[in-house]
Amino acid sequence: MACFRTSARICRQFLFNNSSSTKFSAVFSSPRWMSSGNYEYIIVEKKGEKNNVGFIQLNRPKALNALCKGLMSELDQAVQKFEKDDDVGCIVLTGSDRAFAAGADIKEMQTKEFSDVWRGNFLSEWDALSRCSKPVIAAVNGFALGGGCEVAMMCDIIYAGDKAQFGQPEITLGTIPGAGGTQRLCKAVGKSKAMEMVLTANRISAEEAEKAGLVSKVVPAAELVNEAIKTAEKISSFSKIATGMCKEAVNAGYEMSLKEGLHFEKRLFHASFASNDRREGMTAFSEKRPPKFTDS
Ligand SMILES: C=CC(=O)SCCNC(=O)CCNC(=O)[C@H](O)C(C)(C)COP(=O)(O)OP(=O)(O)OC[C@H]1O[C@@H](n2cnc3c(N)ncnc32)[C@H](O)[C@@H]1OP(=O)(O)O
Repeated sequence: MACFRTSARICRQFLFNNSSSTKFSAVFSSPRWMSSGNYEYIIVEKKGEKNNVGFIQLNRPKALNALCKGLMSELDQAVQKFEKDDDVGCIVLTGSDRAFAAGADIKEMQTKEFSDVWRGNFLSEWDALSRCSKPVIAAVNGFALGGGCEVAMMCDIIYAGDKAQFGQPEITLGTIPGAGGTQRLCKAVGKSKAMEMVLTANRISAEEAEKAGLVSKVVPAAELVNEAIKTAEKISSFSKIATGMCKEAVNAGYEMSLKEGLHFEKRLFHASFASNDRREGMTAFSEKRPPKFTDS
């Protein structure tokens, strides 16, 4: 075991000293991955050089990661676990090369009655990601359809592989999006494009999604996860108080009027002056050294 650790350290050292290898660094950087636990439908690990990125991979390949009840419940548990983990500063959520997720599980929904979904408030339990206070990056390869597209939109940042496809095909099933697919899509791509997508079930490519504003970056599919992890490592290196405030300010501003949003942002900015990390960040700048944030 000692020998393995030493080799891992030397290997890491080599990768970090070699500038052309940066794209490999994020995945090979830590041998201290968390075990995947007792999950059936997802893989849960910690990644990054400092083990500070929460990594969740949807893992129901035969059903193209269709979002069944069990999968969504496990996703909720994993997000809550990372929420409570003081080392984790950012979460990456991904699927497989073929599918991020092909939507809510149609076979599971097929026999449900109106009374079941109404009285059980079906899909209300899906909002774990939206409630997470830590930034979440969706790394989308392949299909992100229906609930899959909605789950990606619940994340704070979407990175897409160049073959990704986004769509809301619920109309073909005689229903409509039920987890934010109309409103979030409308806010992301504008009313006309959203209307076209939900009424025709037409999918948009990663490139179109980037142009329309749904995703922040398109990268070659094979590099997607590493790219997302690198960004997550960067976010995790900052003060968790400040990243939490940023997330809250952007999300609140998105819902509020400009005047309310500006006021809310200013008050959070003022509040950041109560943190040790704000003092440390500014002191470090003045002393020309890297800051040492303590998340306090
Ligand atoms: C919130 C509401 C919703 O999300 S409603 C669901 C919205 N999503 C959809 O309507 C997409 C449904 N899936 C498809 O249209 C296609 O599967 C595809 C275009 C994503 C891929 O087509 P392809 O021909 O490449 O694969 P298969 O259709 O053969 O699929 C493989 C395997 O996965 C099962 N599957 C796919 N999507 C779902 C789903 N949403 N729910 C349950 N199962 C799904 C599909 O049935 C196949 O399994 P098999 O055992 O072979 O039947």
